[in-house]
This record gives sequence, C-alpha cells and structure tokens, in this order.
Amino acid sequence: MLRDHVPLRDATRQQGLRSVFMRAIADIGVFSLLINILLLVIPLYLLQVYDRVLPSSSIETLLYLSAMAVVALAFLGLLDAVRAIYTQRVAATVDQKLGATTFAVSLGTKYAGGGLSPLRDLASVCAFIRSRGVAVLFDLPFAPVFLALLYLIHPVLFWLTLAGAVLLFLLVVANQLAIGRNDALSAERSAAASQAEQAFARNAETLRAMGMVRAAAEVWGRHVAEALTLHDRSSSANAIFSAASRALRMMLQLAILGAGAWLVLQGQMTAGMIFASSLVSSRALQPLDQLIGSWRQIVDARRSWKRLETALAARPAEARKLTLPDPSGAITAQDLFFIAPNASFGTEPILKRLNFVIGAGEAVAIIGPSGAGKSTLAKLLVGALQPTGGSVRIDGADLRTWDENQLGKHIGYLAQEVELFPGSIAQNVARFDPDADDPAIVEAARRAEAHELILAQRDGYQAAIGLSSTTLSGGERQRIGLARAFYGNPRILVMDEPSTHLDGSGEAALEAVLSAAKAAGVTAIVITHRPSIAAACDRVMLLRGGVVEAFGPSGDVLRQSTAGKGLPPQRNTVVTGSFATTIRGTSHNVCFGS
Ligand SMILES: Nc1ncnc2c1ncn2[C@@H]1O[C@H](COP(=O)(O)OP(=O)(O)OP(=O)(O)O)[C@@H](O)[C@H]1O
Repeated sequence: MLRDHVPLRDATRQQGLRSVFMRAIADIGVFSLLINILLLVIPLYLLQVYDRVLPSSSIETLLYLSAMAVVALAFLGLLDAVRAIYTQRVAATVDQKLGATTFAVSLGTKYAGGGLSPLRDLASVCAFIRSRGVAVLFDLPFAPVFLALLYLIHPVLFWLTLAGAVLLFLLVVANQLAIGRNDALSAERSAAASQAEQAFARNAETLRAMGMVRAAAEVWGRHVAEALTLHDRSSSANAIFSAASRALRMMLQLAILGAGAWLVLQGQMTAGMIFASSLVSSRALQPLDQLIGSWRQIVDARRSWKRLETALAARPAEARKLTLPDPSGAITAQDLFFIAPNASFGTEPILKRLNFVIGAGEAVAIIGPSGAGKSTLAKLLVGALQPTGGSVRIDGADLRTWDENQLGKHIGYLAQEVELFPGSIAQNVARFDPDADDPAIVEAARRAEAHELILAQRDGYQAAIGLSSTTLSGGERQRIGLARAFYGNPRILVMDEPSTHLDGSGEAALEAVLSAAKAAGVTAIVITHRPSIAAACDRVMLLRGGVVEAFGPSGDVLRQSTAGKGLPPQRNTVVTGSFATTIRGTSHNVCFGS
C-alpha cells in the first residue's frame, strides 16, 4: 500500500537509495566471491582424485576428499540461495523507496518513456534485480581469476580460453548490434498498443454504438503486429547468438580437453589437470555465455532505470515548505502566461499575461467561447498546471511556495470531466482521507446537494465505485465530484462547468450552493455557460483568445456580452432567452452555449 511507502518529502530518499545500492553491491560482491571460490571445489576434487587417490589407491583419502567436497558444495548451495533471497530484498527495498515518488511522477504530464508508465519502468528494474541477470554481472569479474588459474596450470590452456573469451565477447557485441534497435522500436510499438488499448477500453460503449470495434481492433492490432514482428526479429537473433555461444563454449571445452591430453602426452601436465582445467575454463567462459542470454533484460533494465532516474531528477526539489497561515482565499494573477508544454515554436499561447485580483469570499464566474482558455485558467488557479510565466498567488504567496498538502485541503476543485476513483462513494467524497469523519462527509454531500442521491444508491455512502464508475449517471458523478470539492470546507472553490449534467432543479441547487459559499466567505470561481449561474456571482470575467476581455460586476459584463458590445461581429448565434448562445466551433463571439 502507498501508506507503507517512504513519504515523498523524505529529503534523504535518494541518498537512502544510494546507500542501499552501495551496501547491496558490497554484500552481493562478498557472496559472489565466496560462491566463485567454492566453484573451484569440483576442479580441485578431480585434480586430487586423479593425481592422488588413483595413484595411491587410497579409499580413505577418497572418502575424506568426498566429505569435504560435499560440505563445500552444500555451503555453495546455501550461499547461492542467500544471494538470491538477498537480491529479492534489494528489489523490494528499491520498490518501497521509489514507489510513492514514481507514482507521483506517473501523475505528471509527460514522460520520456513515450507512453510507458514510470511505474512500469520501476517494475522492470525491480524484476531485473530479482533475476539471475544480477548474478551474471557479479560473476563476470571472476572470469579473469579463472583465466589466471588456467595460466598457472598451463599457458597454452590460458591462451586457448582467452581466444574463446574474445570470440564470445565479439558474439555479445554482435548480439547487441543485431537486437538493440529492434528492441527499442518494439518497446515503443508495445507502448503505443497499450495506450490504444486503454483508450479503446475506456470508450468501449462508444466503439460498440458506432460500429467502430473492427476499426479499433485494426488500429490496436497494427501496433501489436509491428511490436511482435520487431520482437520476433530480435528474439530470433538472440536465439541464434545464444546457440552460437553455447556451441562455441562446448567446442572450446573439447579443445581444452584435447590440448590437455596432448600436454599430458608431452609430459607437461598430469591427467587430473585435464579435467580440472576443462572445468576452470568453462567457469571462465560461463559468465560471458550467460551474458548473451541475459543481455536483453540487462539492456531493458538499464534503459528503464535511465528514464526513471531522469524523471525523478527532473521532479522539483522537495525542500520542506513552511506551513503558512491558513488562506483566507484571496487570489491574484500576475502576468499569468501559459503555453502548452509540448507546443511547437510559434504556437499561440493559451493564456496571455493575465492580471486580476479576486477578493476573499468573492464569487466570480468565468465565461467565454470554447477554447478561450477557461479550463486552463481554472487548472492554473488550483495549481494543477504550472504557469509558463507569471504567477498565481493565494493570500499574496505564490502557489509554488505553498505546501501542496496544506493548500490542497483549502481548495475544492471540480474538473470539467469528473472522474471518480475505485473505492466507496464515502471515500471519494472524503478525498480518500483515512481520518475522515462521517459528519464531514455528509456535510459536504449536503452542501453539494448530493446527500439524497447518495442515499438512494443501493449501499448508500458505502456503494462501491468501480474502475469506470459507469453505474452512476453523469449528473450523479458531477454531484459527488462537487461533494468532494466541498469536503473539508475549502476556502477556495473552483468549479469547471458544474452544471453540464444538471437539470433545472440541479441548476437551482447550484445557485443555492453558490449563495451558501458566499455566505460562508468562500471564494467561489465557476466556469459556466449558464446565464443564471453567472448572474448569481458577484463579478464575471469574460475570457476570449487567452485574454481577459472584460471583468466587472456580473450585470455589466453579461449585458456587454449579450449585446456584443466591443466584440467582433457575431456569426451563427442563437438567441435563447435574453442571451445569445454560441454554436460551438462556428461562433467566435458569444459566451453562453451548451
Ligand atoms: N495540454 C494542451 N496541449 C495543447 N493545447 C492545449 C492543451 N490544453 C488545452 N489546449 C488548448 O488550449 C485552448 C484552451 O483550452 P481550454 O480547455 O482551456 O478552453 P475552454 O475555454 O475551457 O474551452 P471549453 O469551453 O470548450 O471547455 C484550446 O484551444 C485547447 O485545444
């Protein structure tokens, strides 16, 4: 569970991980050293049996040697198991230390993995740490030690094995060249397939209703097919190189045996040395051979780690922020400027140097045509987006200087698309606060006029919301989202089109909500296309093309917007009641529309 993870603000987090790695490298290094020493047991045993036991026909020596070898091999097995368990623990520690931060990074907007989740990268790194690949890397430095031993047995055997090692190394390089690019492309295509799958699954009903299932399957299938083709290509190459390296190793073993026999015939070696050197030579080459088998996993893990490290490093430093006095709710925008983070050069900014002040306890409606930047402004005001330039200040303090956990409790935000999360309705209303008390949940629901509709659900407040929360209607979701925004009596309430799904009574309820908020001194900002809701506010801000075109008492601004005073000529507008309504996508003028 997240709560078991180290808190995000632990300043020593990265340092802690480094010390875990250093300690793990030292400990696994010691285990590997002992394991590799014990790997010499069988060659030594053979040497002793051939060169001592057989010439002396001593059963006693044989039994004694065998007992020693069995004990040593049991110890080897134990060490191998301990090393494997230890690496599992290291993986669990990495997961625990980075889990919460990685989760927070995954909530960020853009990730270098191009669709890959940082959590998937963390999982891939941890899977690698748990795998045999780590043991291979730790065994690799002992290969030269085995080579040196061979030199002591006979230089010819050493040169022969060294030549084999060079050939195996060339195979490792060729293997990487053959599969490296394919693997990267295959990962990209898999990510695209999984993105498409998630998007299609979220909108399965639309796909079915409009007969798009086959077309969607084709789009998804294309990505999967490309990924599989690339994966198959690199897997085939990897299989060929693995087989070639195994064959090469066996041939080398044969060559060592042959060369050993020749050296015995020349009187330069004993018979026992033939078998001992064959085993030592195979130990020297084994890590290189295994390296080819584990290569893809090593490369994947390295790539994942690099991406993760970059993303974690790019996270703003989390120095402890001073707890400021609770906000009264005054908002100031200073030269507020926003351009989409991934925008190409020359792209028009979404918001262009906005300057305004909203007093504590004021109710402000933001109106404007589609694409004016209203939702973007709402996100900037609640800190969901960071401004490209300028600042948003709450009670005079830049949003960036507030402790987000402290400020978050005083902000209620209802996004345009209300998403509820898996859990009960009560948990959703209480923002998953583990210490939430029931009266506060009910109070928030009542203020959002959601209490009755929640009670009408089969399990009331305990009703479970699934992954897609489709059992609730759009209006029900919106009211529960509103209750969530009200939870904890926030000082600032930002609602992005809260009336989208509301019927006439819902709209009246929303007006009542606004009046109640005003009476409680809450700063309420509401983005709306409904004239009655805008009229219920103290002031109205008319936003168009990323600039504030008018900001004043609601009556004045609403009159100005309906009269089209000072605005470009109207096109395709429909007059409803006393207000002109935008037909989306065609009008450039009037503010109210569906
Ligand atoms: N992440 C983004 N990347 C690129 N462009 C964006 C991004 N977010 C918003 N935009 C663009 O910024 C403009 C303003 O969007 P925004 O959602 O703020 O408008 P809006 O006034 O709330 O519109 P509506 O009334 O339709 O909800 C739009 O043209 C939109 O395409």
